[in-house]
Amino acid sequence: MRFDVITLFPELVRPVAECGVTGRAAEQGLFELHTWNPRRWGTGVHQAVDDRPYGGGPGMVMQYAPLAAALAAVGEADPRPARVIALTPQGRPLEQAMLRQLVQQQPRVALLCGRYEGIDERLLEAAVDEEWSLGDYVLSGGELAAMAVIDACVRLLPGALGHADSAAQDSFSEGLLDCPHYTRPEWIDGRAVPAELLTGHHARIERWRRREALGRTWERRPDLLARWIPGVEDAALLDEYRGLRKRSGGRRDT
Ligand SMILES: Nc1nonc1C(=O)NCc1ccc(Cl)cc1
Repeated sequence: MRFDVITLFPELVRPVAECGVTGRAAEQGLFELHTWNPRRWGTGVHQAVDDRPYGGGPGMVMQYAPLAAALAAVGEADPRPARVIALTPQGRPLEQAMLRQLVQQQPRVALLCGRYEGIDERLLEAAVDEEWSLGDYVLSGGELAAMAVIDACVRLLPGALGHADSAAQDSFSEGLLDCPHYTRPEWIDGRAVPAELLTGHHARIERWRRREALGRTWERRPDLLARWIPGVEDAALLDEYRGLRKRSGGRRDT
């Protein structure tokens, strides 16, 4: 998979191909990251890429021409067509299913990272296929969102995750929240590890984990359950979870 990121801060984005799981995946050749700075096509002695907004108001707007030129260069850099996605709060809220579809269908993705107050709308109309949002909050630019998209896509590439990590994907790939996790010591600050996890009985452990994933989803994100397709035993597990929560009086901090 090839990612081309159009950004005024390539140095902010490059680390996603240098660290951790995604760094190793890049080293293994599972994906390539290329960055393109629109300032290369900026105008005048300061290589300007922004200008004042028509209609007045605070801040600056990213101009059409430098971004169009950068996207043209992206297109010429590889014969395969690139899916162009801009990261903005006005975009479609990002979900795992969108990432799965992108990885399965698009060998090349160009991520457009805005800065300032916005991008000239005509560029978005002319050259951007989709706008995606990470959430309803405002970042200083699209770069951190682009890195999140790259990270989440790379984790879906075959071979990117060792066997151990891919388990972390399971519950979310079903649209459920993850179960609780524990590690040594067995006791700390008077707090124990749930007994089921110490039995070494894999079927019981998997049952416990699924019950906790279901229960937490029901408790914290009932909206996710609305789209969830229950498994055969899931209803019983959820009832069991509810029963236990009643007896234990629920969480201290909710
Ligand atoms: N939330 C989000 N989800 O994706 N991106 C964001 C975000 O805040 N971007 C900041 C930003 C800033 C300026 C411009 Cl021109 C475009 C995007």
